[in-house]
Amino acid sequence: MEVIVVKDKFAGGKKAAEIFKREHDSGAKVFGLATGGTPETTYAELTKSDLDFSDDVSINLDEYVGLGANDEQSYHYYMQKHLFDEKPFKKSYLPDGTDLDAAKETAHYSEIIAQNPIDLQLLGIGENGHIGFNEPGSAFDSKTSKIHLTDSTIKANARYFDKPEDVPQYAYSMGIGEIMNAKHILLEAFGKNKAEAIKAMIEGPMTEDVPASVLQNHPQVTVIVDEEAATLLAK
Ligand SMILES: O=P(O)(O)OC[C@H]1O[C@](O)(CO)[C@@H](O)[C@@H]1O
Repeated sequence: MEVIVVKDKFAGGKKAAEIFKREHDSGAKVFGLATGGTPETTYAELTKSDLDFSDDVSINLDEYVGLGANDEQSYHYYMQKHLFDEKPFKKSYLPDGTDLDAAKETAHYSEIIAQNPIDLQLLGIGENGHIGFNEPGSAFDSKTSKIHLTDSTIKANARYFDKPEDVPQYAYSMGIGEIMNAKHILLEAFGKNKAEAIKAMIEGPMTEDVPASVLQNHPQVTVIVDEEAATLLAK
């Protein structure tokens, strides 16, 4: 695991965009994408760059169950606004939050992931160590599933909604086993509220209680953290 400490999220976004460019130049064709506050500076850099994804495929990690693409809180809407409007891909996949048949939608999404092996997977990390929406206790070999969000995640994501009660309770998320199949994983974390999760991910035991700790077992992981998220790491 390579850990790169940067000054702040803006320097982190620049570093991550450099890694996207390097992978793209080396022939990467399938990009796994994330949402949330963390990747916003990365998408801002990619948007300004000369990278052209029009021959590539993107596969997002997750979507809230019940939200459609026109809903401003949906991850479809987020991706359109932060990246795809400026940098369209040949094909972009996200789970369909409006399909309430969970067995059908999750099997379909797993099939898409199996058919499009991910070259570079961008990840954030939850304050409780989740990756994608795979909450503590998720199996390390899990496939796409419908996840019941924890109170901690609902609280953390409530900032995007008018009231905490509006945050959906469920999401469809790519599974940990599917994330681990990506060739190269790039995880970003910015801010002091991520410091404990980052310490547990890098220095703690590998345990399903901290989903991100599974990355200790992946052959190519790059972690970009700002100084605040790195504060608890051993020097
Ligand atoms: O970047 P944020 O907003 O802190 O969220 C952390 C993680 O939790 C999620 O919101 C849930 O998947 C991710 O999109 C993100 O990587």
